[in-house]
Amino acid sequence: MKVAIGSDHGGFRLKEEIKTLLTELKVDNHDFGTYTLSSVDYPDISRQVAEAVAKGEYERGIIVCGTGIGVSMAANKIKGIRAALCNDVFSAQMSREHNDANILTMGERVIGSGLARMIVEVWLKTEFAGGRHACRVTKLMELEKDC
Ligand SMILES: O=C(CO)[C@H](O)[C@H](O)[C@H](O)COP(=O)(O)O
Repeated sequence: MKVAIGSDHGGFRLKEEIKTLLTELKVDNHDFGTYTLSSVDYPDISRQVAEAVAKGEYERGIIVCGTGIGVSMAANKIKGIRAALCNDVFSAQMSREHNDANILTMGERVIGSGLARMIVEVWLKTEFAGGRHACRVTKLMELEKDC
C-alpha cells in the first residue's frame, strides 16, 4: 500500500513519528510536508495530500494538524476524498469498515503518540465491509455531483 502523509506545524512532530511507524511497518510512504516547525497554513498541505490520493497516486493519506479538524475539513473539499478525523481507535476502525475512509486525520494537540500509533495501525489494516455500507458510501459520493 502507498500512503501519502502530511501535516501543518501543529502536527509536525506526530507526523514524523507516524513516518517512523510506517517505515517500521514497511508501508511505502511519501511526505508532502511540512518539514519544519515554522508556521504554515493547513489547507495548503491538506490539499496536496488529498489531491494525490484523489488522483490515485496513493491508496490512502494521513494528515495531522493541531486538532485534526482543519486538515479534515480541507481534505473533504477535494472530490473523491472521504477524510475521517479519528482521535480514538474505535472511530478509526469504523471509518474504514463503514465509511471506506481514504484519508485519516488526527490532532497532535489532542492525542499522544502511543494512541496515534494504534489508530494508524488499525486504520491501515481494516478493510471496508461493503454490503449495506457500499450503497451509503455511493450516496455519500453522489453528494459531490450537486455541488
Ligand atoms: O486547523 C487546525 C484547527 O482546526 C489546526 O489545529 C491547526 O494546527 C491550528 O489551528 C494551528 O494553530 P496555531 O495557533 O497557528 O499554531
